[in-house]
Amino acid sequence: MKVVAVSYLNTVPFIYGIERVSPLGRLSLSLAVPAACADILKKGEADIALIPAAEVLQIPNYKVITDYCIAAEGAVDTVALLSNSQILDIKRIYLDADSRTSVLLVKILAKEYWGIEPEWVDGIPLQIKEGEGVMAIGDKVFEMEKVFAKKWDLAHEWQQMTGLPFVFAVWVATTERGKEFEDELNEALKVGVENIAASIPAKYDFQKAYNYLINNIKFNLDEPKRESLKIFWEKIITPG
Ligand SMILES: C=C(O[C@@H]1C=C(C(=O)O)C=C[C@H]1O)C(=O)O
Repeated sequence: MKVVAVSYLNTVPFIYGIERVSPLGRLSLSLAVPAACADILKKGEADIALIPAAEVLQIPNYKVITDYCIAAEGAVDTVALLSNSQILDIKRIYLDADSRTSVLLVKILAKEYWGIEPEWVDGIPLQIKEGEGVMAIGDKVFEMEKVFAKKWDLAHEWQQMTGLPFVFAVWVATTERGKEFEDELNEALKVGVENIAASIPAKYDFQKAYNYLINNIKFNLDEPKRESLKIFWEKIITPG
């Protein structure tokens, strides 16, 4: 069975769990940026995927499985609007092509929370001018944020607006896998989430990665997160 998951630091506990406790010994795992994970699942090239929350409704016969997700309760740190201008002065926002969910999230926040109507441009350019901002996700934010005076953490802003956590990605299956399989996948993910320190690959600054995975990323898909997901889906189906 083919599984595809997001290739960022925030999924390393899941990867660790799946690699050690591959459910029923029959999962083969590959990694991709969030936008590509959704495309791979849509094309039927994977059976199960960790996909951006915004893409779930577009997957035929989708079923959200497992008790796990990529979410934040307050600041997430790696999903941000970066700029050198004040929020009300931002007239153009560039959008990270790796993202599906955060592209919609930043548009909701612009309209409903910040009250701005910028021009939206796909892709991140090399240089950002006054009056412009860039929405970026994933590990690259750790580097990009150093050169901007301002950072709006999109999960923090969502929490300010709704009082809820924000769910960035969930596990989705396209065909019924049965309870036994789902229980085993849950168990594998649980092993990862309970062994965060061991799951961090050597290429990362350990302390920074550990703090991020413990403090910023929340892995349990609990009731407030399911509620938040419903609200986000309603907003993207009927914008405004
Ligand atoms: C929190 C993050 O969430 C990611 C952001 C996504 C998106 O914007 O579409 C999708 C999946 C998540 O892995 C991150 O990568 O920093």
